[in-house]
Amino acid sequence: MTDELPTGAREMVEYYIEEEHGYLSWLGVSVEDFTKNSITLAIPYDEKLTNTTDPPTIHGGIAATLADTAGGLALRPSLADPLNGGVATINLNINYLRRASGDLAAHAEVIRAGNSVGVSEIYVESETPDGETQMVAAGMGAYRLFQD
Ligand SMILES: CC(C)(COP(=O)(O)OP(=O)(O)OC[C@H]1O[C@@H](n2cnc3c(N)ncnc32)[C@H](O)[C@@H]1OP(=O)(O)O)[C@@H](O)C(=O)NCCC(=O)NCCSC(=O)Cc1ccccc1
Repeated sequence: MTDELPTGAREMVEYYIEEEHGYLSWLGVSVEDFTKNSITLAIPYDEKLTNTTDPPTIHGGIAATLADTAGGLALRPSLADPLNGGVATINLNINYLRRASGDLAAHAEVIRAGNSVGVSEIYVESETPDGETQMVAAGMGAYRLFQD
């Protein structure tokens, strides 16, 4: 697998998130990095996403959403036809390691992309309440790959 993405792939994913996907655009998801077998997505801190803790910490579902989306999008370039194929989550496992109180960044790497199933490993980083940037969640996702 080369690390080269088809021309315009990043712009297409950005268009999908910002213009076509109401939930992901509402969360403010952005593409930070995209290669043939990995992607990094981010969500900026927003009070509307927090639990009522002191200090406020981001609801775990937000990190799970970002991890799920990153794990799935990381697999898209592995499809025989990345434009017309599709990806759907079969199973997602998330371990929350620390509380998150800042921007979230999820980095997903393809572990294996087969013909009909792919697996991605995902790490989510954020600022923690003590002011350090650390890994706040680690996940693994299995995805159904639709080749056309
Ligand atoms: C498909 C499978 C995972 C496995 O079953 P198998 O027996 O191996 O599959 P089979 O070959 O029989 O396929 C037939 C079924 O597959 C459906 N389909 C076809 N093409 C597509 C397509 N392109 N995308 C989606 N589905 C497609 C088709 O309508 C048909 O359904 P039907 O039979 O008519 O109702 C099944 O258990 C399932 O659909 N689970 C729910 C999965 C789910 O909802 N996950 C959460 C949402 S993902 C998310 O949010 C994360 C994310 C977001 C954004 C970006 C990245 C990540």
